[in-house]
Amino acid sequence: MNVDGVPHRTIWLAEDGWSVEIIDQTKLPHRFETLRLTSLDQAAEAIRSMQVRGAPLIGATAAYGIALAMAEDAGDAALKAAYDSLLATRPTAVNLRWALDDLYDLLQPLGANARAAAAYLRAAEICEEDVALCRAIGDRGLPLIEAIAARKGGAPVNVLTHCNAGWLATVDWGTATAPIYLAHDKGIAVKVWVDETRPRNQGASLTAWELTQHGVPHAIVADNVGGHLMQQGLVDLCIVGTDRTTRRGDVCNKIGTYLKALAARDNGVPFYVALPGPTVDWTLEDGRDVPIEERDAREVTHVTGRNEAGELATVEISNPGSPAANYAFDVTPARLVTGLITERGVCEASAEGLAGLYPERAGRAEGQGSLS
Ligand SMILES: CSC[C@@H](O)[C@@H](O)C(=O)COP(=O)(O)O
Repeated sequence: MNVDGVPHRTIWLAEDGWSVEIIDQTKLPHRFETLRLTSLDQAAEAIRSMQVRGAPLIGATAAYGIALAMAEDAGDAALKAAYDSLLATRPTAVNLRWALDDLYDLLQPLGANARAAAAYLRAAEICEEDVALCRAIGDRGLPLIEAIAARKGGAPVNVLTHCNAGWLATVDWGTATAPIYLAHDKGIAVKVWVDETRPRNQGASLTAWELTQHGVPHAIVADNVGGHLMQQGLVDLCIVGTDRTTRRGDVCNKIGTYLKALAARDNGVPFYVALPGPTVDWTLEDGRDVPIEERDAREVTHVTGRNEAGELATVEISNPGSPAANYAFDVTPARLVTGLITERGVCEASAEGLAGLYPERAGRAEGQGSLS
């Protein structure tokens, strides 16, 4: 995707051939800043502090985190410690465990002197694969938008999305946004309703920023507006991402997704979830078993933005001293999901639907985790 017209990814190997560069997403939309990661600890901190975030990008960063660790010490103990330290950064997005298991299974049988090179190679491959997966999700999802556009005779297709499942959440393209970008590039009129996504406002800050960069018409709405828009016939389609989808199609995604799915069902609005294969947790059936991250209450009680002097400032917005709870994700049961848009096609959100697309995974539901 482009930033001020210049093609960018969210993570890349630096010119020195060993350190890793990322876009610091905590500074967006007000400042576009990149950061250089030179150690395992910095990679772990980038994930923990959400300088990088979004399930696929968390996985890609973790893969490079292992590579950075191996560049320093490629012994067995260091490999295990790197795995454990990265796995502990964020609990919900299963792509983190997927990437770590992938690297661990590859590196563990190798001699220590071969591990660093193999880790860098595999981390780069994971990034390339993510770009291809997301592009394929776009191709698979595009017909859904095209069909609505044909029915509407050229009037804009109104898509509602929640949080940021855009290119900033992946290496490029995004998941939920990939069909939208392809539709826009094809000349189909699209308008995106962007849920602000409290408390961290990934919609208002990140999705709105990247849609602006790509020239896609959109409007930010407060989180509570979606139901009203759907009642008024102003939403043709919802597309969201997911941090972990169980093998029966229960969808864990950013907090508030479930309420949008309920409103969509009540109003007959199709509710699609876009995801790459590594976001399916084949070890879990029931979405209620997904670990839900609880973050610092300060994210609820305070907001950071730009003041009139153009400086970033954090202000308290709630009653001083009142406790706050900050659940970062919720689960939408499969029955509320119209379909899953994957790189292999669109399927029903069900065990049968996912097994039909991923027969090689569904056959061995248990045992995804190498160390977990
Ligand atoms: C393509 S990313 C899908 C999800 O990771 C996304 O919707 C989301 O919930 C991101 O949460 P975040 O807490 O910002 O990492």
